Amino acid sequence: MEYKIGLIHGDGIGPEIVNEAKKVLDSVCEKYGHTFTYENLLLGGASIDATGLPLTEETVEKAKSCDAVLMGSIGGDAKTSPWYKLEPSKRPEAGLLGIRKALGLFANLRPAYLYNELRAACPLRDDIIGDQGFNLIIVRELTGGLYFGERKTEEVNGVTTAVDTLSYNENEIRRIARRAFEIARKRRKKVTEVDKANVLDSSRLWRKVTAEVAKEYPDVELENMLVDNCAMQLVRDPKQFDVILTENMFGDILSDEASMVTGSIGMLSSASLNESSFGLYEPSHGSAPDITGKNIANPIATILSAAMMLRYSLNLDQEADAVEAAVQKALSDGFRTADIYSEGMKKTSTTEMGDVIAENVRG
Ligand SMILES: NC(=O)c1ccc[n+]([C@@H]2O[C@H](COP(=O)([O-])OP(=O)(O)OC[C@H]3O[C@@H](n4cnc5c(N)ncnc54)[C@H](O)[C@@H]3O)[C@@H](O)[C@H]2O)c1
Ligand SMILES: CC(C)[C@H](C(=O)O)[C@@H](O)C(=O)O
Ligand SMILES: [Mg+2]
Repeated sequence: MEYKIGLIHGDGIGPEIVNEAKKVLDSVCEKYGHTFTYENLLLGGASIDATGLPLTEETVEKAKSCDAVLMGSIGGDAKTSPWYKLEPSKRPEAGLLGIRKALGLFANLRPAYLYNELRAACPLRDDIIGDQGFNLIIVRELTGGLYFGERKTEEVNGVTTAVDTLSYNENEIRRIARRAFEIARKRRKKVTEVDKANVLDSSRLWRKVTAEVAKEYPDVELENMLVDNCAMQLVRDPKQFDVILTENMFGDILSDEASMVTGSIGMLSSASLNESSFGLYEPSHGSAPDITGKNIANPIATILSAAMMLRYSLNLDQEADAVEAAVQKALSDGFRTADIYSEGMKKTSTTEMGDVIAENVRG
């Protein structure tokens, strides 16, 4: 089969990790006889350098013409990069939020799974991890809430005041809640809706709408949890979670936390989906300016994001399984980038890790 895949290399370590994911996708083509054609798309800092804007109409249109888009990461060091001298709406991050909104990518799935091989990299105690490890998925609403509400900075009675607005309507909550329940149905049938309903009106609406949606899924258990408690429970006992359903900002914060309990932020993949099968696939981490250009970044989150793309947008389940198995084999053979390295393992560069995983796919 033939597919057209958009590639956003992005900034910082973005090009390094996307190149490795492309290697793995090429090995999938070889093994399974598919043809992937790639369209390079500009976003973030790279787009600012080329066009003056973090996101152009051209990128949005090209992305829409693809079956799916795979992205590295965007952004730079806010203290040193000239991009951060621009007004906020012209900075790299505005491009990322813009493309999420323009493509209607409201459902962000961020799975956090502890590989048995990475127990030594997991900062939690053995008795917390237990025999089974843990396997959860965060379903984060991605096109609403604080990220997209009205914001302004103004002088109020001579005092500089900044306002960000947190707003959700019931339809936005209902569609993401349904996604979470559908996913839970195929897993361990439990949804934990996370909010701050003891303070926020928007959270009280999340609870109400989620309870209504739960009635459509009587086989799935619904639990509500306050976000501060959830942050604590993720390190106290991550095994209790199956699907965590939450709004945009809480999901951003909790997914970084969840990634670290799997050993490293370099392991956490993500899919941002719209109503149809189209998606933008990206690791949950950023552009890591501190390690850019050193060939030490972990490409696994991006490679696992490519596997999610094969599964969710291209409907290639067998190929997605093969990529996930290839990652698993690289880990069980002892290959480790610096962020997940422990004594006795083989210290592996970014490019070596891509080579090993691509070779494993070829079999
Ligand atoms: N989706 C995205 O494109 C995205 C996500 C988060 C942050 N950002 C942007 O990235 C820039 C840097 O942000 P930050 O430093 O807060 O977060 P970050 O995720 O880039 O880095 C945090 C820490 O994790 C490490 N790290 C991240 N990815 C890694 C990988 N694959 N392998 C090994 N180590 C890795 C980094 O070296 C750093 O020490 C900012 O401009 C931010 O806006 C972009
Ligand atoms: C770069 C930033 C705007 C982005 C977000 O907050 O959504 C990132 O942290 C993420 O998690 O994808
Ligand atoms: Mg984040």
